[in-house]
Amino acid sequence: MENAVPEMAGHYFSFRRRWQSLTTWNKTARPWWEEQYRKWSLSPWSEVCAREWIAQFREAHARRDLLECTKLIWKMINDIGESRYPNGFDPVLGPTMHLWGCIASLMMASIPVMAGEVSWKGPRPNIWMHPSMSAAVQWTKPLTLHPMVLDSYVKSNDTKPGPWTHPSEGLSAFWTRFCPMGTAYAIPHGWLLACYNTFQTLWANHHTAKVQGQWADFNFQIPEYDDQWGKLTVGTGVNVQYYNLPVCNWMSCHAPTGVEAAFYIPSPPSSPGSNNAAAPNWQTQARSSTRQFRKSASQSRGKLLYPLHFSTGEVGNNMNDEDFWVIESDGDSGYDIFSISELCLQMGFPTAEMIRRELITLSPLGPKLREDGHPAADQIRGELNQSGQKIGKLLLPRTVEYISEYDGRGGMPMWIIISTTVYDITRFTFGTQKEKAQLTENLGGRPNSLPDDPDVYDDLLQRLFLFRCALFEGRKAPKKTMAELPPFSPAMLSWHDNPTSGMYIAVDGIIYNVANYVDRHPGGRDILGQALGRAASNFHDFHAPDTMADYAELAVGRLVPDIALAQLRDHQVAIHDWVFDLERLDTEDDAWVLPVLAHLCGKDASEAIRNRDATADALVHVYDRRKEAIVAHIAPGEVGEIPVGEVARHNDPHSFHGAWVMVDGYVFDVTTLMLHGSSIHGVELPHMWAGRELRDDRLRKWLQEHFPHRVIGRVVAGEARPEPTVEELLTSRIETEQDKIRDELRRRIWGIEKDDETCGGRIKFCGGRKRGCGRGRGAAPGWGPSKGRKRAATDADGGDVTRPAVKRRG
Ligand code: HEM
Repeated sequence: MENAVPEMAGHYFSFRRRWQSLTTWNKTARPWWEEQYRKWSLSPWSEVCAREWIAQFREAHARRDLLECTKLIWKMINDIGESRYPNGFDPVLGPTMHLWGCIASLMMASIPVMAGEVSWKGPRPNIWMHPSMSAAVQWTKPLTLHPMVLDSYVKSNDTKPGPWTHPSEGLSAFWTRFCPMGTAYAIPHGWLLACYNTFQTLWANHHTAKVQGQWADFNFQIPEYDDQWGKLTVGTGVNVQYYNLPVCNWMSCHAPTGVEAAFYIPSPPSSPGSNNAAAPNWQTQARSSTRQFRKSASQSRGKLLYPLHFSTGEVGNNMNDEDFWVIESDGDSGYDIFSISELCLQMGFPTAEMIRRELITLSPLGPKLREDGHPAADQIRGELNQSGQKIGKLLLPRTVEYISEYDGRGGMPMWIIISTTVYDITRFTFGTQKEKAQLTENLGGRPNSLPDDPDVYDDLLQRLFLFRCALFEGRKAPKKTMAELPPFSPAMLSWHDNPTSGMYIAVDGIIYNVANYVDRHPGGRDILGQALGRAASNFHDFHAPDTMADYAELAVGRLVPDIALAQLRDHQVAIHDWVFDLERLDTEDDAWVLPVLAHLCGKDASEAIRNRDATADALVHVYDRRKEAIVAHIAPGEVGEIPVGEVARHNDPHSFHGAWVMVDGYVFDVTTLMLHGSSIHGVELPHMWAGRELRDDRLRKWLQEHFPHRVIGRVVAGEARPEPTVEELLTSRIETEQDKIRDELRRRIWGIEKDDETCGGRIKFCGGRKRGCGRGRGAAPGWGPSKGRKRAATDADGGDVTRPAVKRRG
């Protein structure tokens, strides 16, 4: 295997040799090296072994080598956790330990769900040691592999005891660890972002696949070493200042700078144990608050002590026949908002269409009256300045530097940032002393801690709504080249149509995350809501051809089409449902791959990648490192059949099963539509329909027209299959997996082939490498063949243990 971590290729060893050899050590260079070394050694990059394991995991994952993956996960959790960081609360090293825990959870969520325990005694594989430890240490502790979820780990983290039965539980465990890291610990930003990206991919995978026992993509990229990651001064103790600014308060439902607003919801939805019902529905809240305050504003115009503020997106929502809002410079540095519909009606412009065409120019901040001497526009402006009723003021985007000056000192107002909104709390009436302490903790920036209880948090935001004064202009994410953008299939994209999973829109094949943009969209925020989760085909009807050139930092992926296997071209090869175009490979670096893969061109190579030969190496190389060569996705086959009893079970959008409805013989998964429908898509899908035939004609039409991708099967008569129990999982496909692991372990450790050494139907093992009956001594308990259990004939990533009746593939 190629060494993904340069240190393993010898650079690091030579570095250490130089470090130790004082005679050759250049005295002038040494202080510099010392500082650099210390900084590096406190960072996650210094855990060379962990980095190597991550790299190895990626390779094993591409091969679908479950045994190897499980072992590596085990190492990530146990070896790293216990041996390196005896005290997890160590302020400097503790955070890194948490990071490994997070990455291990992601790894677990990317392999098929398994349960049960496999143990073996023997020398542990030689692991690469941390510089602080002796490389010669031999590990003799018994190694207990708990495939998939490593019971003890889960228990110790208070997530859910027992083996996991769905990959989203892995994500949930990840989340529990990950969220506090931004606030409590200092982790270099690159690592957090890598975790976040992988989480996003896994989440999308588990939405589309929705099947246990399947592999999901693991795209974790070890970030490049960032020597600016921490500033270090050693004085009386260790005083470390970290660059972890963009990851504050994720736990408190805050969209951090440059990171998706999917994080408004603190734990992944639909995962057991997470309280989705209580998650703040920020859009509904914002809309109802807007309505409420517009009403109160119209009742008490001129009497308001405090001007109402609206975002560009909210102004843009009001460009219709009933009400047409415009922004006008207030002569200072801000903008006032006026409604011009009545004036326009009097002047002979009755429709929004006419107003838009004749009187308005659309600026990035919102609709403005023309400024080129148009007589009607000038007349309206004059009227507005003389007697126009102001609706409110415009929320302007402000940078963190700008906001930091409003810290309440020297008579300055007190501003705080919550998610993407800035509030002026100078005149805010605090509910409690605790609330006051929380909000004023970090004036001129983000409050450090906000209520964890979603109800309390919602209530706080409602009360703060009146005090909105600006939008927080987050740091722009770096622009990515087309090759760096991860591929999305249409199905993966379609699930990103809500704040829970992400608010994505594809324009010209590029997928943009508009979560932080909806409030700034000059065309209004509602119209973006209608285009979420799909390609905006009518985008060019409203925009100049080069509009998106200014929004490259919003790009999060590229859309690739679904094709059938039969459509593969001669220079394409399909691996795990992704179609790679071999013509896009690098002619120099990948030259060796082409001849090796020649015989697989135009074919599905998913099986061949499991072998341990040159073909598999080439496939792993392509799958793992050449994602930019992906040009298509293999379309899921005909939807399968779902018994009506099974549909009935999916009757609550907040539950683990989610919400399905039946329409004209087809089953639609409407979980997120029920959760966010009214706020995002403008149509409310009442919960009462969950698990039933949808009998409302308007809603039926709406679903069929706009959400055909949410069809997951055809309805047939029949009862729901009983929920599989852990025992059942163990006795079916899962057992096959475990048997494979056991067989492989036997082969590797004792050199025993499957059918060897049977004594009266039971397999016995010797402790050492020598073959023999081994009756008694060294026998590994519990390793005999299963007692009368049936072995399912499914393959490694085949069967669907939750919904066997639903076949995604034809
Ligand atoms: C994907 C991110 C999007 C961005 C960055 C974006 C940006 C903009 C900008 C800058 C404008 C101002 C007009 C201009 O300069 O051309 C605008 C207007 C508008 N946008 Fe978007 N837009 C996006 C998506 C969409 C989508 C998906 C739709 C709906 C299909 C849409 C509908 C509109 C409408 C109706 C207007 C007003 C056009 C007019 O009245 O002339 N936008 N948008």
